[in-house]
Amino acid sequence: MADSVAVEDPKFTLQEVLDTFKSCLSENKEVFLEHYVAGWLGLVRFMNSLGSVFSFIAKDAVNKIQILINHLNGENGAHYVTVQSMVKYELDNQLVDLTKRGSFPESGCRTLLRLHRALRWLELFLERLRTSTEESKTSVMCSEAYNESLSQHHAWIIRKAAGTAFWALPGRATFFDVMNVGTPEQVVAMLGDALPLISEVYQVTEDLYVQNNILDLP
Ligand SMILES: CCCCCCCCCCCCC/C=C/[C@@H](O)[C@H](COP(=O)(O)O)NC(=O)CCCCCCCCCCCCCCC
Repeated sequence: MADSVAVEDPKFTLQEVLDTFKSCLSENKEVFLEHYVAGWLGLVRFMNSLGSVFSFIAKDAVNKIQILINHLNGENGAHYVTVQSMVKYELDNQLVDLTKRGSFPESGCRTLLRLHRALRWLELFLERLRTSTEESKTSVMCSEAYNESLSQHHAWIIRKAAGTAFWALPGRATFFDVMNVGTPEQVVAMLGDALPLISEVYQVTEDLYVQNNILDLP
């Protein structure tokens, strides 16, 4: 994988991004970090194509993606092949701040946890999009999904900024166009295929974090 993150790509289609999440899971249900990160990069590209109001969100996501890429490409990269091996390696070697921020502000575990929480938002948002009608408002779907998930982990000021950005989301028709997947019916079908895969990646990660008691990393 390349060392730094390129966020411009004119030939974007959301299908490819969602396919990347498909390749995340190994046969024995481990999550490949390289594909997980690639999936997120695609999502960020998509978000960038929606306009600069979202750039503060994209920037934070890119920072986190970059931290994970650095781990993958670093001298201990072999331990970062899957999320499972990463968690084991970092916990076994005391490389994670467990209760308060300290020596390891860029641990893979705490960094991935932020993206993992955002993946739940994505799951809820895409499910709303999939079952929406022409009259549905993307801003409402987006903020409902956010309030049910990620917002619980955000300070007031971030919630406020996110809420403001949501109002700038394009309407459903434009949103579907930017996805570059085809007709609205094709978008809905694609979402129907992709959602179970995203849910599974989310659930496998969630179970791992529960088992290791690391869902609240600072
Ligand atoms: C398309 C609409 C985009 C809406 C995105 C909804 C998520 C809103 C998140 C607001 C985050 C604000 C930025 C700051 C976050 C950080 O404070 C916070 C905590 O980090 P820290 O513990 O290191 O301090 N960071 C996070 O929670 C990680 C946020 C990562 C957000 C990634 C969002 C990517 C969204 C991709 C959109 C793709 C939509 C595709 C739909 C077909």
